[in-house]
Amino acid sequence: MITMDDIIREGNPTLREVAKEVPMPPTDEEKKLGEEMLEFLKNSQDPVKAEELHLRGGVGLAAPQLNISKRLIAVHVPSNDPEDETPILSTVMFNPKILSHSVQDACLGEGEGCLSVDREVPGYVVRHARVTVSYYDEAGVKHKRRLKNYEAIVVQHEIDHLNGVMFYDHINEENPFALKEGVLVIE
Ligand SMILES: O=C(O)C[C@@H](Cc1ccccc1)[C@H](O)SCc1ccccc1
Ligand code: NI
Repeated sequence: MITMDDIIREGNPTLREVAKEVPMPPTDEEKKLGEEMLEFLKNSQDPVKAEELHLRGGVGLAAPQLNISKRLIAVHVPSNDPEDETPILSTVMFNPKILSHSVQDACLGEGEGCLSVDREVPGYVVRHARVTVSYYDEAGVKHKRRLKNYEAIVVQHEIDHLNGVMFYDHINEENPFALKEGVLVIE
């Protein structure tokens, strides 16, 4: 089972590498890794398990954060409605790729954090407001999916990890809260 001890922190060179494509179909070991990454996210969002296992809440995780330089991410984005058990997006993505994106940009009003960054880095992380991504599932079947709002931000954050990009690389150094006109602020 994955815990915080398995997650590498900024300064580890793996976080700055471009991760390698996973040959399709994934091996049993790669499939198991994906399942464990998704389980980590679900555990991290369960108050009892998160406390018991000392987990930071996470909605996404990329294999390089486990010191595994492979193009594999897991995302588990719960519904905004606390009554609704069905997550907005819960899946493992092998070789995810942004096929196209909106002209409009977006950012989270609260900024971003990262399980591999043990510090606050204030500022707007400007990303694409909407993206169309392709990815392979654990059976090696190719999918194409349009994403918007928070889930689009999460997937872009995770794909950045596959390319050695950290969220604060996107923050304007001169004015961390500078925003161009038309950028959608997601609260
Ligand atoms: O480090 C990671 O990749 C996991 C991040 C992903 C993420 C951060 C900010 C914005 C979008 C995605 C963690 O989920 S950060 C902790 C967190 C937990 C719940 C909600 C938002 C952020
Ligand atoms: Ni991160």
